[in-house]
Amino acid sequence: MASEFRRVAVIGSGSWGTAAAGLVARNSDEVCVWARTVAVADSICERHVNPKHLSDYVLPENVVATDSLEGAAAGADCIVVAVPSAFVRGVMHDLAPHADQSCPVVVLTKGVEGGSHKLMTDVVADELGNPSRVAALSGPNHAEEIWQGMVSAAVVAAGDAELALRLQSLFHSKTFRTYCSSDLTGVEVCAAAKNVVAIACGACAGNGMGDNALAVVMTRGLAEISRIVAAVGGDPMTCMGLAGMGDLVATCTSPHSRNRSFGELLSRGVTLAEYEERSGMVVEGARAAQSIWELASELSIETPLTNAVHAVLYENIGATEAFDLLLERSPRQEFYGLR
Ligand SMILES: NC(=O)c1ccc[n+]([C@@H]2O[C@H](COP(=O)([O-])OP(=O)(O)OC[C@H]3O[C@@H](n4cnc5c(N)ncnc54)[C@H](O)[C@@H]3O)[C@@H](O)[C@H]2O)c1
Ligand SMILES: O=P(O)(O)OC[C@H](O)CO
Repeated sequence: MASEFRRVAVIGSGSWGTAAAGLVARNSDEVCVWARTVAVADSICERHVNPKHLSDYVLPENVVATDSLEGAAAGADCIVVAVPSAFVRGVMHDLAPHADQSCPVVVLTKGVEGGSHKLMTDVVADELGNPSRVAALSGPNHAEEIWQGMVSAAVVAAGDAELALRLQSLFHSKTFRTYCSSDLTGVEVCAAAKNVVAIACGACAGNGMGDNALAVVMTRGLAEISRIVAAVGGDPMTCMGLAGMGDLVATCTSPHSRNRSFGELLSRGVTLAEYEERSGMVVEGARAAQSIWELASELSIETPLTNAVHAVLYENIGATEAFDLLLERSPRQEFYGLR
């Protein structure tokens, strides 16, 4: 499926930026990846390999790279944002003077900004301007499978339906099916919040809990995510889709998930800093556990799982104690409203 986009800038050369560059290279003429280091940029230009992430993946010939944001943005008619949430504002701030104001931007980052509690597309729009051209893509998309052409699907969400369609054609292929949504808020909340639930699932598994318990955490996690989506103005039906249930299941069950595997190691005493240092990868759910916990407190949304993960990560409470507190909650209706 060819798209209208001829030169795409992919900002970020982690696992997802690398795999996404390969996806959009199928439907555009040239893809330029922005990498933070010259070594990564040079390797992609010379060997079409990212030596830090997915190093078995030989990228298509039409993927090049640079360590210059100006160079990446030059001539780009679409920008794909794939840096971890903690760095989105800073990187977008530096990109702003070089990015065309009318150029569509699609955000792959999953998170909620600490302090402001803004969704990633809002952070990007703050820095780059022209919010109506900013969209998000999300779904059950482990980069480790995507680069190998294994089947997956995602949803492109934008307030402007025509923009979603244009971006759908940039990503869509037989093995990477792409659907459209107008619920940008719902898609982005699901993307960020499922990572917190995945940490809880990993911690349950690490504590020796069984499959029934993991299914309970996922299901009650989805109910929790629906309450957050509704409270911030999204459509709870989005939680039934690829960005919601789809990504929740993939992240809570996959050995590729950093959030799930961090949760497992957390229950054995490994710290966030140790995990990220060893893996060289980000655990977005650990940041989201803080920002979503703050958001939920501010809006009085009931988020017991997020609270439990927050307590273990930031309040010095042991995982076993946090689980006990969850199990001691009083019984209630399965669905007791969206607030
Ligand atoms: N990996 C996946 O399968 C996947 C799939 C879908 C969405 N995502 C989302 O994509 C986003 C990026 O994740 P990833 O998996 O590509 O990253 P990653 O964990 O593979 O790598 C972390 C990246 O962060 C970069 N980084 C470190 N410090 C930085 C800084 N100061 N400024 C900019 N970048 C810096 C590193 O260079 C590295 O490339 C996250 O929000 C993640 O949730 C990831
Ligand atoms: O490896 P994780 O846990 O960051 O999850 C990656 C993606 O969000 C899966 O869709």
